[in-house]
Amino acid sequence: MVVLAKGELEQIALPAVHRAAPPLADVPEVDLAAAWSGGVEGRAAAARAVAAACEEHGFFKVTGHGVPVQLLARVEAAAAAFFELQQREKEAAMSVAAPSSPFGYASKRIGNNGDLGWVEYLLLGVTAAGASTGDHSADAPLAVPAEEAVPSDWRWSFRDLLNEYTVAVRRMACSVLELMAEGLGMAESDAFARLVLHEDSDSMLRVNHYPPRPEQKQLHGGGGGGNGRVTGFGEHTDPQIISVLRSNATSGLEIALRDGSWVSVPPDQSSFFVNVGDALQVLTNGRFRSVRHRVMVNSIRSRVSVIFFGGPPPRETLAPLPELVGEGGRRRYREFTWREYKASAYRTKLAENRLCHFETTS
Ligand SMILES: O=C(O)CCC(=O)C(=O)O
Ligand SMILES: [Fe+2]
Repeated sequence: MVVLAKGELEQIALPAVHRAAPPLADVPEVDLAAAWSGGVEGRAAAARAVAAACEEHGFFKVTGHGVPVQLLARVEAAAAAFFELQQREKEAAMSVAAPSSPFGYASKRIGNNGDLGWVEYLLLGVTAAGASTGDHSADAPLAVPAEEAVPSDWRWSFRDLLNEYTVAVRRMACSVLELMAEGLGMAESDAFARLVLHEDSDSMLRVNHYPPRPEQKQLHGGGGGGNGRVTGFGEHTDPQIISVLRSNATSGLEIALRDGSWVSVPPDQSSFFVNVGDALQVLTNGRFRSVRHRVMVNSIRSRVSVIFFGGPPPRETLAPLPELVGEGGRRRYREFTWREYKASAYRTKLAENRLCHFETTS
């Protein structure tokens, strides 16, 4: 177990795992620039590569994405500056009015069902309408602050920066979703993207900060010695349609392969990583795989990651798309609304298989 350093607001014991880090992943790569400017053949090849990666891993790396590197660097620096604030300043700056709201700043506790990690984070609701207008009064794209502990202009500029980032990443995510549809040979290439572009799309932005791995002497359990690895973010699948992740150059992200073994994803700060989420697994009738992943902390450097989660509108009915079930094919999931799925998922622990409640039996 890890006992948090003195001075932390909460003393929470975290499990330390004394197991070697898994081997490095061979992550499929897709160059979006080739899809955009490579002509019909370049686009078809990129679409095939995206679909193959989603079927095999539910995970791939995107290069040639067109999001300016300066924007990535500015977001990383602003996030690092935010997490350097005093604990109470972070809590006050990003606290939200409703205590039951999942949004705002939190530390070590992930969700409401007892999951703990060596992580602090900001979780922000972003709407297509709100983020694209840049209007502060718009449908609360980011969290509403409760107190003036941090100068408000600082907070607004951080928020504006995250809005700018969200707009750019959502656009890129939708290009990727179009390639997915094309790779599956669907009649309408916006079959997935339209859900994330919808003005009521339930999308989120999460900014995670994993402080350096705790001192060896603070690690207990697992027989002492060894290279204690601490869970930063426990294993899970992302519930939404698509997640687009960008991190600094610190490792930690691991994904599960089809055979259940884990591999470690080499960080690449100039690229994005795409995860297929549960909702996309349903829409594709299980052809695309919602990838299990986790973050293990074993570095003397902090990891900062920013993840855009593209979700459908709450009222949207999700079910395998008939085109992907085929005539006489079996629908692997029953119909449900995104609201229903989220309510069910938020009652479970991170690691649980949340989709099994929605599987058909016959
Ligand atoms: O922080 C990371 O690198 C991944 C975290 C994650 O999987 C999540 O926030 O859903
Ligand atoms: Fe995740």
